[in-house]
Amino acid sequence: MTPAPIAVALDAPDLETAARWAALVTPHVSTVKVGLELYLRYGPDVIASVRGASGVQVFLDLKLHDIPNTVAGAARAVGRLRPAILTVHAAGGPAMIQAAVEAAPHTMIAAVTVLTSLSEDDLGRIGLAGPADDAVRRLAVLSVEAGATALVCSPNEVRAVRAEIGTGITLITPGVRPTGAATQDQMRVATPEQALADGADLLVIGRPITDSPDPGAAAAAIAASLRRSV
Ligand SMILES: O=c1ccn([C@@H]2O[C@H](COP(=O)(O)O)[C@@H](O)[C@H]2O)c(=O)[nH]1
Repeated sequence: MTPAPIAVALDAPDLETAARWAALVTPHVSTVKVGLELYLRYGPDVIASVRGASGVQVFLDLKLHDIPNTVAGAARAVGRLRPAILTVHAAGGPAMIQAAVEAAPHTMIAAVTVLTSLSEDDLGRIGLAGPADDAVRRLAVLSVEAGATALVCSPNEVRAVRAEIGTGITLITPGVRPTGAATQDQMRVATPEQALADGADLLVIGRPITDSPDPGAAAAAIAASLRRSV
């Protein structure tokens, strides 16, 4: 069976736990995601550990955000590890995004538009007042023009972003919660089925899978529900 278009966020406190989660979910999902918690503790070794024997695609979610020269150096350094996807913050601007794209030619650079943990009230407080859609679409266009081939946004903005940028750009959505699951610190959320129906290419799902007593079964259940929904 084809693995579901899900990136499981391996936000684990230690490498053993992350590797165990990765081994349990990889029969069911296309991708595992390494974020700041694991990478800052273990560095480059973490990639091989979670890739394991399965050779699953690894998404390195470091959300780089600095001046272009510094981001180019960081993207070059981690590009050598050949992650399939690397994130940068779209708010770093077009020169910074372009620098990352050029420095890591074998990795898909995904620009994070507006964090899914931000509500519209939060956006007003950081000077981005207005519907989240507006800021997300603005940052999406800027990122694609700078060379990003993937974008991160909430499932609620997928339709608007797709309408703005057309096909050919990978849309990645965190803020995904199965019906009835706690939203926790995520503010702009939708179900996996809704995110896929609206046109997301890759769904990032962490705690609804990894907090389960059986992460493998939780991933399999979401994958099966996605298959039923298409
Ligand atoms: O806007 C963003 C960008 C990245 N993330 C990351 O996705 C996962 C979500 O985990 P859950 O446990 O499913 O909430 C996490 O690693 C974030 O760093 C995001 O949530 N929003």
